[in-house]
Amino acid sequence: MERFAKAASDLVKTLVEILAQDLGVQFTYFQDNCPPNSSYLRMNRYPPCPYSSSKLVFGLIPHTDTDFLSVVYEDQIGGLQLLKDGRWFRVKPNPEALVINIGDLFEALSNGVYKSVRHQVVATQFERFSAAYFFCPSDESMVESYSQPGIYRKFSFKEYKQQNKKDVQDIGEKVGLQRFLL
Ligand SMILES: O=C(O)CCC(=O)C(=O)O
Ligand SMILES: [Fe+2]
Repeated sequence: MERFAKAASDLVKTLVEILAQDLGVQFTYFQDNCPPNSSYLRMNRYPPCPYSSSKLVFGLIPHTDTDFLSVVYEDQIGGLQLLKDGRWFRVKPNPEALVINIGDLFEALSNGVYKSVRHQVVATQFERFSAAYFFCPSDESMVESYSQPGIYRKFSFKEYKQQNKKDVQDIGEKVGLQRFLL
């Protein structure tokens, strides 16, 4: 786990720098706002589901990730799907590849240029494992678009997480960036 987290962390730092190159984001933004202890690793286990051949059963309900960027390492079972142009597409497992998801914070930072991808995991009759590394800023970090006019208002990561938590409690789901539209 430690080796994977270190490799994912090194990779993600390179990726965010490349992706942010033309966004006008301050040169040291990620260094200044993303200390090692604000990112985390989630180990997912999806139990086998005997009903999954006749019914759609979620291992993970449709969601976007609450971070800048996620690095997902999955086994060969499959089940991850992503939403594109209103349709769900299966992500074919590739032992030679990692899955990189744009998260909500990168969408806000890029003023909607990069889209936080909606994804879900559908259960199958086989047990499945994945590991996801979530690259996040510290709670007090401010997230805002560096191009104007911004489509989302400026917010702190803490405020963003609190709003999501409140929405889940009040209406049963995360509303996400929509809440911060100007
Ligand atoms: O298990 C997967 O392939 C995706 C996991 C995921 O989307 C998450 O943990 O947020
Ligand atoms: Fe996710």
